[in-house]
Amino acid sequence: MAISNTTENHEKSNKKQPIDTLIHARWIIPVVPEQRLYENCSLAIHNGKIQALLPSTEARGRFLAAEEFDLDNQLLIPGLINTHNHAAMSLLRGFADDHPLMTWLQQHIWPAEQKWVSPDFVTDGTRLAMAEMLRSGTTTFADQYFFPEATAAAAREAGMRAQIAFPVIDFPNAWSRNSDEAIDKGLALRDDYRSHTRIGLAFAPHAPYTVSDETLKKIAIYANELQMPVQMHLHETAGEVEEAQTKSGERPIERLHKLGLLSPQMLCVHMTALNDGDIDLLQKTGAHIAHCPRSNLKLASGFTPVARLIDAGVNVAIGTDGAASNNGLDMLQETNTAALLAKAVSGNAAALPAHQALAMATINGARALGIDDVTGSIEVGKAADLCAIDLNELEQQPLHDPLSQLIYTANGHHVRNVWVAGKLLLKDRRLMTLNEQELRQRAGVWRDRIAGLAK
Ligand SMILES: CSC[C@H]1O[C@@H](n2cnc3c(O)ncnc32)[C@H](O)[C@@H]1O
Ligand SMILES: [Zn+2]
Repeated sequence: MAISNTTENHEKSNKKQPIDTLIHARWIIPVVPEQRLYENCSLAIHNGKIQALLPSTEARGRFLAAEEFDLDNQLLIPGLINTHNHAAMSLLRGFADDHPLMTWLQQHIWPAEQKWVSPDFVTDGTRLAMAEMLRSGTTTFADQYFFPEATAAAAREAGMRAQIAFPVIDFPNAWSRNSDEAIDKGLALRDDYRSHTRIGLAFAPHAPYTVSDETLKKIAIYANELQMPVQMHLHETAGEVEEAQTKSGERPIERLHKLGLLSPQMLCVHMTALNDGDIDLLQKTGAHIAHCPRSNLKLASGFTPVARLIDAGVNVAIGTDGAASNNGLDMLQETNTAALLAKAVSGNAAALPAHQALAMATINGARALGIDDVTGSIEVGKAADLCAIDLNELEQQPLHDPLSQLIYTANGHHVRNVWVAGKLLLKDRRLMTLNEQELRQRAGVWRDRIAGLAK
């Protein structure tokens, strides 16, 4: 990437408009408007926001930027939005593989979390996860984990955009003794971040099998009054749905509807076992879906009927889930899996074409988190949350179609530069706000602790 400081240019001309940053890209896919590919165009950025998108020849004549970037063989897209993560679980990557969901959770993950999860664990794990996310093009993540104050602080310091969904579970855990305490602590954290531009708070009732009706009703009332988003694991497996029906005669999604939780503020995570009535409810209420294809595949949880949901008009976004069930946080890989799986599940090779898959990873994610006025597309007035992908590698030749290459060929390793709110957080694959050496060292400390090699 060629970078030039334009102080010299400033002296040559005082007619140009001074701005913070100019990015000249070989290709730009803005996502909104749909199905556009701009060639040799530039973005003008000021105060963290996109000021103009225009041909590079015009941009060079019109703006005088403090910093200028030439992305010669790179495709610029909106930063990717990971709508469901447990970032700190990066420290449990590869800790318990090849189990189905409930065995994985009850026999491996929950005992390990009970023993190891602390504010330090969450800080170190979240930093490691953010390094991986930034290096694979993610600019925004929604997170659901214990000690959300540690996650929020780590995201704030690293410069990422984040929705911190604080966990609400009825039983005692490392962070809260009960759901009332979780709600109190979560709302206090929301107050702390009330005026923050990159960090927002949401409710995360964990799942239908860990949260009572009484708690869910409270969350529905608060969420509605405070206009706060909610996210919840839901219909993750057919077993979860069957068990609920046997116990209560209701499907979990019907129960949430009855309790007042289904609305455009609701993000339903997983949603594999769906009948026509469930899809109807999602469509009618405007609730969103966080589709986590790789976690669903690895835990053998089931298949989300993505093509049917999109046909019904339901907003489907993408999430990686935690690195302990994926085992990575690469949104390009996740989106590729989503595209291929949608075709296989529907038996239709035309299902989820590349442009729709990219929309799922960007603007649909922003809608699902309620922040589509801020991010999710490259539009004037939105935050400069951007991801530049190198399309010059041999494995990407010949280049017939940049969008095809992005969805069907590229992965996170091809991401070269990332900006959040106009700030460069990944520069030629180097992290600008996180220390790689330190992350490796802390990951090693936790590996030794968890393996019982050190205290
Ligand atoms: C209350 S913090 C989040 C809680 O969720 C657990 N978790 C991680 N992945 C999943 C999943 O796919 N389904 C259900 N629960 C999951 C995580 O380990 C924490 O305990
Ligand atoms: Zn999850």
